[in-house]
Amino acid sequence: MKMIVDLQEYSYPIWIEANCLDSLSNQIDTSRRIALIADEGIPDIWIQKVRSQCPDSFVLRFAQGESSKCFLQYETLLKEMIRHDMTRKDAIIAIGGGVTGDLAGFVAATYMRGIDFYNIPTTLLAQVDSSVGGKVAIDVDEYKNIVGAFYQPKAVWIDPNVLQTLPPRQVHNGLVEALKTGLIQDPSLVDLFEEETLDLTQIITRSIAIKKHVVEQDEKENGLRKILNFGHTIGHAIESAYGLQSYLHGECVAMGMLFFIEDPELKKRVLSIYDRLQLPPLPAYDTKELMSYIRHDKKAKHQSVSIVKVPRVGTFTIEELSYEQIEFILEKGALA
Ligand SMILES: O=C(O)C(=O)C[C@@H](O)[C@H](O)[C@H](O)COP(=O)(O)O
Repeated sequence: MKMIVDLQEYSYPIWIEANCLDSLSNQIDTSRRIALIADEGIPDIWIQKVRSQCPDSFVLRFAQGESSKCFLQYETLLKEMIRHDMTRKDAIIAIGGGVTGDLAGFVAATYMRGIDFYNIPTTLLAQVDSSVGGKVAIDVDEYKNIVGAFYQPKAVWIDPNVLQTLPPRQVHNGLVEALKTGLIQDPSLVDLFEEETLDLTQIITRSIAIKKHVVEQDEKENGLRKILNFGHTIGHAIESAYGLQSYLHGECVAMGMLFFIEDPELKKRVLSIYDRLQLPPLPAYDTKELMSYIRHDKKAKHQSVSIVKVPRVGTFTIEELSYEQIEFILEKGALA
């Protein structure tokens, strides 16, 4: 299946189907010099599949994990781009999860003021969410995605086959972002989490269709796109305070969503989905510490932050809450 993200001159195709990586060279110009950027955890088989279609390519690997989304790694990759004489007409293909897409995308956005960027997400989290929409960034210290850009890829290939080599914890981590999408926009996507077997291809396709629609309405997050950040204000704060080494991004978003699901019956449903996905419980947290990160949320103003709430499944409200109100919510706890 092919979807087009319609952003006028920045429009691009997303292919979602098994073995779509095999026909890359029919879809883009692979005769250019191409930097394939991947972390050390990506099985060679996926890199080779792409490399065999790009005769003038080279591979840049970096250490797995969120800590690679930093200035040092960003600089190292830029220097490699210079060392390989990459020109403005050349391109980057990211092969990996959210960290790889964010990092390689930010390199592409800034090298020579921007070169073509293609994304091959290999984690479920990247396939259902982060590979589409053009958010690219690095972290500074514990501040997540604090330096970045909106820089749309030129094409995205989502091959569900690559998930075969993904550990179950990573699959569950990605499912949280799809559940988030269902909670804010699509009750039937939430229902899929209660089926006897989880149909990943359907979950990916529905999540991406919604993400595409939201990004088309509001590419730069001036309004509607804020809903995709449901769960992220407290989630990012937990990730910054406790998570970069112990929790995965989706696990923290799951914790963050609980504070703003308003319907108690829906919260119960979501908690039993969390059990099924074996998500970790919310750690004992220090409200003041979380608040210090929340003040740096990208939806924050000097005294308040835009918060996404879910009153009923598939619906949302966006409310401006003062820091005092958020502190009060944190004091009460997620299950209040
Ligand atoms: O694409 C978006 O917009 C999102 O907010 C998707 C989020 O799930 C994603 O984690 C994103 O990278 C977080 O964005 P940020 O702006 O809070 O850094």
